[in-house]
Amino acid sequence: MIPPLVLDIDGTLTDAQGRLDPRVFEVLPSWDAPVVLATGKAFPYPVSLCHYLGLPQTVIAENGGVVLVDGEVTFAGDREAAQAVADEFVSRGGTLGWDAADTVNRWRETEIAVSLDADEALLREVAAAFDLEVIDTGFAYHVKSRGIEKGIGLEHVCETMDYDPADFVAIGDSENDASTFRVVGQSYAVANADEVAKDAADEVLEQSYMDGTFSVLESLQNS
Ligand SMILES: O=C(O)COP(=O)(O)O
Ligand SMILES: [Mg+2]
Repeated sequence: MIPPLVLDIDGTLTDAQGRLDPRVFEVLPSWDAPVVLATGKAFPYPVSLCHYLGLPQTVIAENGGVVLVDGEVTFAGDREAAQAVADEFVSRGGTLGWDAADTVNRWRETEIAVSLDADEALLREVAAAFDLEVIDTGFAYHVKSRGIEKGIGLEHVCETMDYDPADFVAIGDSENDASTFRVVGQSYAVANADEVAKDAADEVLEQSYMDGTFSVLESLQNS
């Protein structure tokens, strides 16, 4: 039996330059079980990817802040508090980074992303004062409400779809995937994963990025 999948996007379905690896189009459209994309990116990214893969739109975005399953969207997290952190951070001399920080956060509904160039210590200090947390995905700092996680998002997806999270195979690369790894039956960290993800995974792959992911998907298909 082919297992359902919960897949991180950045660092897991991409190459080292952050580009989507074309092998996703080879293997995911014909996957014979549910595929859930679980990302820290804003909501439109995984929705678009599902659309162009020809997959049902079952997504967890913003690190669990936004979940779409069976046509229903749910939101969790205090976007206004995250905005207040961003505003305070800027007023204390921080920069959100990116040429187009407004574009990066334009579609964010529950949290704010800040460039890794930003002053991390200051960002963490300001976030803590608002009782929010900062997670580092290796792609951005995310300022978010506590207790919102991809893994909780997956439990919500599973309730709606009448699946057990333990039936899922997860693949990911960073801190924001550890909660997913904890609720699934089998989890893999790609070789480029951070230490938090590697510690949480059942198995650390020898190969990085989509090379690692593809090796798991191929062996699941052939088993
Ligand atoms: O948005 C990010 O920072 C990382 O996104 P990811 O969860 O798909 O790796
Ligand atoms: Mg990732």
